[in-house]
Amino acid sequence: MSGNELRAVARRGLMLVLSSPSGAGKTTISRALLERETGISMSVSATTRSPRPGEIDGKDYHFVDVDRFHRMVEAGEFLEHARVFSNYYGTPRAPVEATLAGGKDVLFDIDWQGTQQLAQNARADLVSVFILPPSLEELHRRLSGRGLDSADVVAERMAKAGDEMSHWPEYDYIVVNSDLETSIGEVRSILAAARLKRERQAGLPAFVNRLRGLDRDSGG
Ligand SMILES: Nc1ncnc2c1ncn2[C@@H]1O[C@H](COP(=O)(O)OP(=O)(O)OP(=O)(O)O)[C@@H](O)[C@H]1O
Ligand SMILES: Nc1nc2c(ncn2[C@@H]2O[C@H](COP(=O)(O)O)[C@@H](O)[C@H]2O)c(=O)[nH]1
Repeated sequence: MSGNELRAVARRGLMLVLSSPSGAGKTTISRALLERETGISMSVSATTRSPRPGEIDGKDYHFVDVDRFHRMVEAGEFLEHARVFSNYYGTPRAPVEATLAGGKDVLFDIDWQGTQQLAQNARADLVSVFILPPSLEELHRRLSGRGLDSADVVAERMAKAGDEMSHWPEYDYIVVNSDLETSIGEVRSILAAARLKRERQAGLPAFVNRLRGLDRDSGG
C-alpha cells in the first residue's frame, strides 16, 4: 500500500471553516480552494435569505422559507444554525457526516455562531480560519463593488463588521486578505498541514507497525 493509499483509506475527514465579516472574501477564497484542491467539498447551507442574482438553488444555498427552516431545526436536520443579518442559515447534517465518514474534507462558509456550535460538538474535526479585510475602507469597497446588495444591505453589513471581527481570537488561524493569491495560498497551506496532523491519520499505528516489521499479517 502506498503512502497516498494509506491516507485515502485511513484518514477521517476534517471540517475547514472560513468566517469573516461579510465581504472580506470567504466565498472567493472558497471557490479557488475547491478548484485547486481535491478531496474537499463545500457544505451547502440552507437559508431563508432571497437568492442574489446568479445564485443557484442547491449549489450556492438551499433556499427555503422560514416555516421549512423551522421544521428542519425541529427535525434535528442541522449540524448548526444561526440567525445572521435578519435571515436564518443552517448547515444540513447528513451530507457533512457522510463526507467526513468517507475520509473526505468539508469546507464551510459560516459565521462565528455556527463555528462555536461546531467547536462544541466536534472540536477534534474542526480547523477554523478567520479572514480579516486589510482595512474598513477596502471592506466597504468590496461590499459595494460586488454589486449584489442594495446600499441598505451594505450599510447593515458594515455596521455589523466590528462585532463579527471581535470573534477573531476564537479561531485557529487568521488570514488578512489583502492579496487574493497570497490568501488562497495561505488557506491551502493551513489545509495541507491540518491533513497531516498525527491525530487525523487513523491508519498510522498499523502503518508504522508494518514499517517496523511488527505486524506482517495486517495487509499492505
Ligand atoms: N483579496 C481581494 N482583493 C480584492 N477584491 C477581493 C479580494 N477578495 C475578495 N474580493 C472581492 O470582494 C468581494 C466580496 O468577496 P466575497 O463575496 O468572497 O466575500 P464574502 O466574505 O464571501 O462575503 P459574504 O459573507 O457576504 O458572502 C467580491 O467582489 C470579491 O471579488
Ligand atoms: N452559522 C451559519 N452562518 C452561515 C451559514 N451559511 C452562511 N452563513 C454566514 O452568513 C453570512 C451571510 O452570508 P451571505 O451569503 O448572505 O452573504 C456570512 O457570514 C456567512 O458566512 C450557515 O449555514 N450557518
